[in-house]
Amino acid sequence: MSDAILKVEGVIKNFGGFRAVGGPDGLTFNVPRGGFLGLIGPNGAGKSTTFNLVSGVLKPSEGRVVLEDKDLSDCKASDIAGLGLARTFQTPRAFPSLTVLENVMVGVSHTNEGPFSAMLGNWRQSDGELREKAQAALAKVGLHGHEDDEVGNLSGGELRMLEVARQLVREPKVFLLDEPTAGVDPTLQQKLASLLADLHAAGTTLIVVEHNLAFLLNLADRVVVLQNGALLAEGAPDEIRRNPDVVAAYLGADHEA
Ligand SMILES: Nc1ncnc2c1ncn2[C@@H]1O[C@H](COP(=O)(O)OP(=O)(O)OP(=O)(O)O)[C@@H](O)[C@H]1O
Repeated sequence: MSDAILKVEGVIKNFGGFRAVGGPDGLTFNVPRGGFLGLIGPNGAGKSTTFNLVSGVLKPSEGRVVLEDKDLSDCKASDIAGLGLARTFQTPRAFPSLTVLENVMVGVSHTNEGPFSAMLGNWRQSDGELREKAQAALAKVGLHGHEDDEVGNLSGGELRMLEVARQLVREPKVFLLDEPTAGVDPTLQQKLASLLADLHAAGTTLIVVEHNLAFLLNLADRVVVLQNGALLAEGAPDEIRRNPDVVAAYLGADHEA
């Protein structure tokens, strides 16, 4: 595919003697620019490991990841972030000593000044533009009104949305979200669905790992299914819903996604 913004080419990841990603031939798939890819599969299929390989948290044992024609093999995670790729983690992370708003402001300012500088209050307090962007990002994830809250007072679902806002404020070209609806209440899930649809409409490339298939398959335009680290199926959501291999391995005969 010529207009692929991201290419995963024959990637294998071994942990000791265990192959977590790649299967016999290596994992290969492309993500078109502006596409919305759902990455699904049973527990332990290799979804989070694939995210770690794409975002540079882990290096492939074999194969390579290419972002906008740049081979990421020699790039650190921070370099890849600088190229416009953002991700959330399955377990949300936040700076406990900063307010909700400050946590989002750090999402942008840390690339220049370091989170420790931010924690000491040394960032440009006068940077009204950054503050406004952070406030807008919080509103988009349904956390308007929580700006001055301590992070410790947020629910698990709100913490997950805070992490989305922290990455959103960086205006990524490619945005990876790892199980964004886990522990999130229906109201915030609705906000998240609108946000993802808006980002998709605006041309952001999205890759989302999710066990909530009803949520994901309504939003994604393409789906990659992993099983035991290998590609089991790839196609449009409707094809995936009907694919007998996917139904047998993951969805189950009475699925409602
Ligand atoms: N650092 C590691 N060392 C050893 N094995 C690992 C490591 N990280 C992941 N694994 C193993 O690799 C396999 C894939 O794990 P991964 O977390 O990528 O799966 P997943 O599809 O994201 O699962 P889940 O849906 O449960 O989050 C699992 O068997 C896991 O135990």
